[in-house]
Amino acid sequence: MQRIEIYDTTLRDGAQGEGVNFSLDDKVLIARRLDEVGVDFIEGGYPLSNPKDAEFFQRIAAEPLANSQVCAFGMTRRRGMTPAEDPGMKSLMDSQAPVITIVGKTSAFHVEEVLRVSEQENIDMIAETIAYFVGEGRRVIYDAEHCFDGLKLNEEYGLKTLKAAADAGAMRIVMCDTNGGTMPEEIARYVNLVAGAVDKPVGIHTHNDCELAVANSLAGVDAGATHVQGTINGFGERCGNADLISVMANLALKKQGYEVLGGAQTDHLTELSRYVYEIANMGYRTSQPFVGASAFAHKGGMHVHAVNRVAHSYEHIPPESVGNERRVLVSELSGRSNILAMATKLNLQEDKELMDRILREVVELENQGYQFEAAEASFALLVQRIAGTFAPHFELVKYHASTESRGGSPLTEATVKLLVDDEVQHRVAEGDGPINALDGALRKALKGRFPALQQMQLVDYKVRVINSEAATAASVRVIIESRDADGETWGTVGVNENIIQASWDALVDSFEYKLAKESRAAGG
Ligand SMILES: CC(=O)SCCNC(=O)CCNC(=O)[C@H](O)C(C)(C)COP(=O)(O)OP(=O)(O)OC[C@H]1O[C@@H](n2cnc3c(N)ncnc32)[C@H](O)[C@@H]1OP(=O)(O)O
Ligand SMILES: CC(=O)C(=O)O
Repeated sequence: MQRIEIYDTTLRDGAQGEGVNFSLDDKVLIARRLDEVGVDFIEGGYPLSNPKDAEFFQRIAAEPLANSQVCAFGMTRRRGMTPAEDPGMKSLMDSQAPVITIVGKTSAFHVEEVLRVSEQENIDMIAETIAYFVGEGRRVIYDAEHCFDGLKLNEEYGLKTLKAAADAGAMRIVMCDTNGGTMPEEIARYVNLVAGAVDKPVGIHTHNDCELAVANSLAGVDAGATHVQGTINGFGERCGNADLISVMANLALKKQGYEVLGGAQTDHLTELSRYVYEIANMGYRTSQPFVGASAFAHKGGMHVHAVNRVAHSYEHIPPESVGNERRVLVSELSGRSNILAMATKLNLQEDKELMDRILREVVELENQGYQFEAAEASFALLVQRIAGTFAPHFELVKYHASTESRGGSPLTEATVKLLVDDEVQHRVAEGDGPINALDGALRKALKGRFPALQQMQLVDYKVRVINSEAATAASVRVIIESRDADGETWGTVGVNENIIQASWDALVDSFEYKLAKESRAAGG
């Protein structure tokens, strides 16, 4: 088994992605999670760049990681000064990080046009910077920026820069496809060349501008790289970096002869991916390979039919091997097998006539604008209504929602009148808008009888106009996502010409789903 080192740069290159912004606490939490997972190196940031990154290293130094080596990132010394005079070097030294990652120029074009120093001065900058940190007892990883572009332009010069870094004591020579424009066969050719030319282990760092970052990382490994740099979920500058989730899953599960994370299981990858999204306060990418919610979601009727018979007929790996789960979606593309899969989940008898009725109803409702893919909870309630097993927990007598403005901020108020166990509950609530006010009034009306409702919250609300060509008669589809205290999320849907009614229907389904869950938990 060839062991492949995993170097995570979510906290540095990942933070260079548009829309990604970590607080100091976020960075520490992610570092600790990556440490638990056992990634080999965690690049914590660029201490010269901002006080938050500098402070990150102080926090980690005070409470060191158990498994991973922490790396501080910086560039080679500035032109015309010694490393000891350069404030960037001082900040790296002050970080106390045991590993210093130094980025330097490989491309003669960048040396001349961007850095504007002589080719020899650039080589001196690389060699002196690395030698300085090695002399101070630090281990150095060298990130060769624009490595592939540089070698293509002037192979002799590019190789000289890499050898200078290796000779100065860098422990890894990492070949960066900084602009993300290199093809896999070029990656393979140059990694092979460099692995034979320098006497240090070679690494690969790729960007996703051609949607090839993961493929290029794997091509680099096959050509001799033993160290892969990337980010969780592929966050990063422009189109992002290689997604380490996919890199690790491919190396551990799909390719032969490689070992990552000390041979540990990969069944925590879905949890790790979602943890980082949560900390970054970003929505999950549903189509993300291996760990996305759609990665093992089956929609086409023929697919579901086959998966019901043999799971791997439409799956390249078992979803559990990466901690993900199989899902069956219900839509107009469904056959009886999709419905059967859901009915089995709900413990309903296999009944061909019932399945056909449900299928007909789904096709009819989708025709009206319903969509159940993101509203599995509404679908589950629909199945129970058709099967005659649905017992509502409350009945609507009436609701009312109004918004009033007298020139200032609008005020919204809602009242709901319900029958709960034959008792009338009539409640009023204010809110930021009509749906928020209706949600508040509904909770007030139900909380005495169903205290568990306090554990759930509405986390997303989406509205879509669905037949806009019909002008004023257009319907709207409302999808509400709710989350329980145990982390379970569920979607519900409502469709109506009136947005308040569509929202009310989705809201009621959400409450009914939670109450049905509570009844099941109580053995009801
Ligand atoms: C490929 C990568 O992702 S590399 C990492 C990129 N990440 C970042 O840039 C994020 C953090 N960066 C920062 O906070 C800032 O850019 C700093 C603090 C590093 C530098 O800020 P400033 O001193 O204001 O410089 P600025 O960002 O405008 O320009 C970069 C300077 O570094 C020089 N430089 C660039 N690369 C190198 C290098 N490898 N070695 C030495 N100097 C370099 C440039 O020539 C320029 O100096 P100049 O203005 O004297 O020509
Ligand atoms: C070092 C780095 O982030 C790059 O070259 O892309």
